[in-house]
Amino acid sequence: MKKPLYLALDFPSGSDAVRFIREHELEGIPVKIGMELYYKEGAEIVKFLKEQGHPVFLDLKLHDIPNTVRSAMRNLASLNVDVVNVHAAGGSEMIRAAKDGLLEGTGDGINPPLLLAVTQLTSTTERMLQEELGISMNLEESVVRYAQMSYDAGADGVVCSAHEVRAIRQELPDSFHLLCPGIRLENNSYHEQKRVVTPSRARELGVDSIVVGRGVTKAVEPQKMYQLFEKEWSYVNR
Ligand SMILES: O=C(O)c1cc(=O)[nH]c(=O)n1[C@@H]1O[C@H](COP(=O)(O)O)[C@@H](O)[C@H]1O
Repeated sequence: MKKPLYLALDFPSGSDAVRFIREHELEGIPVKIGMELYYKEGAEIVKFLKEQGHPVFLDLKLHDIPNTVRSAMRNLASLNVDVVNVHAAGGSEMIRAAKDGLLEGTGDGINPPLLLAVTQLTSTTERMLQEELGISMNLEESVVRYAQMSYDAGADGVVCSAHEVRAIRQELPDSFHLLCPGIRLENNSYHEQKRVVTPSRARELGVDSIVVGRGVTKAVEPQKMYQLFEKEWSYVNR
């Protein structure tokens, strides 16, 4: 089965996002709707892109008390999106509540969205983790611990950097979904991302799905760049 590459539609408005998709002939590809687009357009853009046949990862990174997350997830599940996420830092009770909300909000005969927990953001460094957040573990240990806790609480997978995939795989079954942002081609700008790999490296490491944003959306030739990312991501296991 083809592993998804989600294009991060980090655009200021729905019309910008839809124009970009049409202009570069990216109709039907897997997309990620994050906070920027969702907070502008709400559920309408999600429904629209689903109707157009796009698999949708709705990346709102919920992090609140369990009861609030459960109710929010109930509503998000009714949008029939394919993937949703929470911050693992919200703890096991919150993750269980998220799962319950998704099951409650999913219609009969439909699969609930995949529930992923964000471990440590790909923009986080070990120095930030230890000096700013006061976590004494190293980055990898902290990611593996969050992944283990998320698994035990019923998450279907985690969002992590590909740098931590090996360590997570040593502890958890292969069926646990590992989605990785922070993907760049050789020589691409990192922007503010710190823990970055190429698509082919991600694939070799056993990543299940990747997210690519500015490497495509800010490129001079977006369609060509999308194809390059896709080719490198799909190539290795053929
Ligand atoms: O949950 C995410 O998607 C996410 C988690 C994370 O740790 N790092 C991260 O970059 N992301 C998202 O992935 C996308 C990466 O975008 P680019 O850096 O432009 O490729 C952005 O939309 C981020 O919000």
